Amino acid sequence: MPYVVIKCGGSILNQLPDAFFENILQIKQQYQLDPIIVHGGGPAISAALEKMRIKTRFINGMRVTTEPVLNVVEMVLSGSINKSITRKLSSMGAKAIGISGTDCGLLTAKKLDYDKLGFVGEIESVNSHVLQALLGQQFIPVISPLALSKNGQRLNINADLAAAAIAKKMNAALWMVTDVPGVMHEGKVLPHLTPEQVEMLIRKKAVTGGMIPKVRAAAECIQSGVKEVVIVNGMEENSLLRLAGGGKMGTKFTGNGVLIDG
Ligand SMILES: Nc1ncnc2c1ncn2[C@@H]1O[C@H](COP(=O)(O)OP(=O)(O)O)[C@@H](O)[C@H]1O
Ligand SMILES: CC(=O)N[C@@H](CCC(=O)OP(=O)(O)O)C(=O)O
Repeated sequence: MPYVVIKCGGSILNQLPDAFFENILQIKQQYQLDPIIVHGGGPAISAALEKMRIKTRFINGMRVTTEPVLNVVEMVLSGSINKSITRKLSSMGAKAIGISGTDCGLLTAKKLDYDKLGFVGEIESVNSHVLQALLGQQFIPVISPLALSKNGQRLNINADLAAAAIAKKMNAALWMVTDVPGVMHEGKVLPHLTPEQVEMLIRKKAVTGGMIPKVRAAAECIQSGVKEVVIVNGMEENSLLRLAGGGKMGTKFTGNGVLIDG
């Protein structure tokens, strides 16, 4: 069964209707696509930090992560958010299993730039055996984006980058579900983007904030041979079913200089 990594952004998680989660089950049953869920939770982390009066800030879409921030990141991502998605899918009859990237050596990472970002990591390895073992038993893995370094340090990973690394390793399609209908430019959704155009849009500041790691992760995936990377709005009706059926929606990433018709 081919795999699809579905990255659910924190921007939209709270608003996703039941139909979105039902779609996850349907793509498995009707389209024989094996889903791997990777979730974010940026806004929920920021809200929890605010409640605890811990200051937080972002550099190019990455949260500067001190030790106290890291504790809250893990609590929110691997705790409430991971469990609520897993519960929702389980209540619909799926064999959903929530795991952290730090479990079973699933994700290992090294510090990206400690002086600037603190405990933020970039993925070094994905343990595909763990995922294959779960998928082989018809489980739907629901993954929170934390990783361990070689010496056992927890690291905060941007969920887009975690999803991209998993898609690359599993040779899976990558669907990035967010709160906008795709990458916007001058008021319109760009139906296609190449890695070159991605860097140009970032330079022009047409792509900012959390969209920066998203488009960079998407471009890198395509350059590494991932066949399908799409950014879509999770609120569009049956977005996942339409993607599974080959429908055109959101922003699709393509290789440099490749002519595409869909
Ligand atoms: N060119 C762009 N097109 C669309 N969204 C953009 C663009 N530049 C910045 N953004 C912002 O990126 C946000 C999505 O990123 P983010 O909030 O990190 O989402 P998620 O939590 O789903 O990963 C959008 O809501 C929008 O505010
Ligand atoms: C390093 C870094 O920025 N980590 C993110 C992890 C969550 C995430 O990426 O959530 P979204 O998908 O909702 O943006 C953070 O701390 O917010």
